[in-house]
Amino acid sequence: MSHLDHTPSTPGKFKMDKSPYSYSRARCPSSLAKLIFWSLLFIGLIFLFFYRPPSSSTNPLRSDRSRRSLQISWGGSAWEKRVRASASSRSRNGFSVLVTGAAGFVGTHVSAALKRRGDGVLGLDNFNDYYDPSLKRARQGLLERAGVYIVEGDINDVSLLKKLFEVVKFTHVMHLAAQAGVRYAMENPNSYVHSNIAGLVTLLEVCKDANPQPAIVWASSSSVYGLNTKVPFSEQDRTDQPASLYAASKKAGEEIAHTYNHIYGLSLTGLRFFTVYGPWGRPDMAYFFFTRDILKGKTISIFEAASHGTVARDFTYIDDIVKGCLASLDTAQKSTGSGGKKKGPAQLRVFNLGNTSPVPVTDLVGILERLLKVKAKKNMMKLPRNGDVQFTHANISLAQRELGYKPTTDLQTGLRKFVQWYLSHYHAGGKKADA
Ligand SMILES: O=C(O)[C@H]1O[C@H](OP(=O)(O)OP(=O)(O)OC[C@H]2O[C@@H](n3ccc(=O)[nH]c3=O)[C@H](O)[C@@H]2O)[C@H](O)[C@@H](O)[C@@H]1O
Repeated sequence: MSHLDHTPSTPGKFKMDKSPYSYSRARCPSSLAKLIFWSLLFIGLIFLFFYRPPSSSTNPLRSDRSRRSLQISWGGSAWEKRVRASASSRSRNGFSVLVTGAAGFVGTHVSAALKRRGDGVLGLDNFNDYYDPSLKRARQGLLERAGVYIVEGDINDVSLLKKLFEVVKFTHVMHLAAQAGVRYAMENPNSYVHSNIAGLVTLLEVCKDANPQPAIVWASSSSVYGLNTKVPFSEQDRTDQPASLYAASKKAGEEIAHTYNHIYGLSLTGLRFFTVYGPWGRPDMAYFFFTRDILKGKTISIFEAASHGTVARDFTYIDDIVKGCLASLDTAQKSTGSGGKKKGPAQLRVFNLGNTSPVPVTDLVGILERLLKVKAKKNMMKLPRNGDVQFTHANISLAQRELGYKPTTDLQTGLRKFVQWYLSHYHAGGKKADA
């Protein structure tokens, strides 16, 4: 029996050719036809083996562009010299901080602030294209002028991380690299697993082996409070009902932090950021794309809860968040392990960094309209079931007590600074660039 006799005959999927001609050709092939047939089959199998169809929904790094950016080489004495220079502090007891996600919104501001006060800062960023990478490049330019070098690479790259720890004895890691955004988690769930879970574990593995082990401060999120209804949200509240995979990945991060603290003596501080906004912000966030769309005359969708219920956020200005990050680094105790072994109990903390003053999204739009002097075209719509929660509100008393954290910027003031930046960045001299 020829192998062709086993061909499935599913109707519509594969049509059998029942002609006597093809039947006899299949049963009695000439040796040349046989050779051609087997060669084609062989080539086909090789092609199937090596070819992987591109898929943006399963590929965590999203595109060729982002993958290409990771192929940039590192290493060599000139590179090591640059890494060392960027990471060395001005004073003898200054910090040497590895900032992951340094080309991101919070990463750029924190890196610049650390450098300004004399600490050594080395950035790490994969420059992926979750949002316009040219904004990340512009932030990189800012940091370069301030003396901060950003190494281009991914937190999942173990050999790169090991190399960095070989070249520099980092005292601290400010871990801000993450897949951000609540709603995008339904589009590309794997990117959250790749960055927020696998990436965190890879980084902590390298940190626990480092000698000395650094103290780690990292970005968790207000979204871990999920569907909680008791306000304001306090660190003691339950965090076991996340509303998005993003929130679940940050909650997982908090549990992973507990494990590394418990087993290896790593000092870990998680910061639950509450909707951080400001100049050099993220274009995927509502205040940013509302500004862009209002200026373009495009309709914006404003979410409301059932029965026209208010949707509100505890919007927190970037400068307040930076102060909270620096205070966390300053109060972080040393890790206690060495050579991958715990030597004693180490510090494990979680803080809310919010503004304690929730503002309805409709009010945010009103402020933007006044600042931009343009009336928004609004479409009120029901809060979609895509991971958004109805409100957030931080209790910050723990951060106040332990970090001296005290936010001072209200939404009106913060948005004025954002709009000033936005107009100068995208519309300076009448030039209209796309955000
Ligand atoms: O605080 C946090 O933990 C999170 O804050 C933001 O998430 P979110 O608060 O949802 O911020 P936006 O996406 O800017 O949304 C702000 C508000 O605008 C609303 N919105 C959003 C989009 C839209 O088209 N219309 C609209 O009314 C949202 O429901 C939300 O109430 C960030 O995107 C997350 O990465 C971060 O971790």
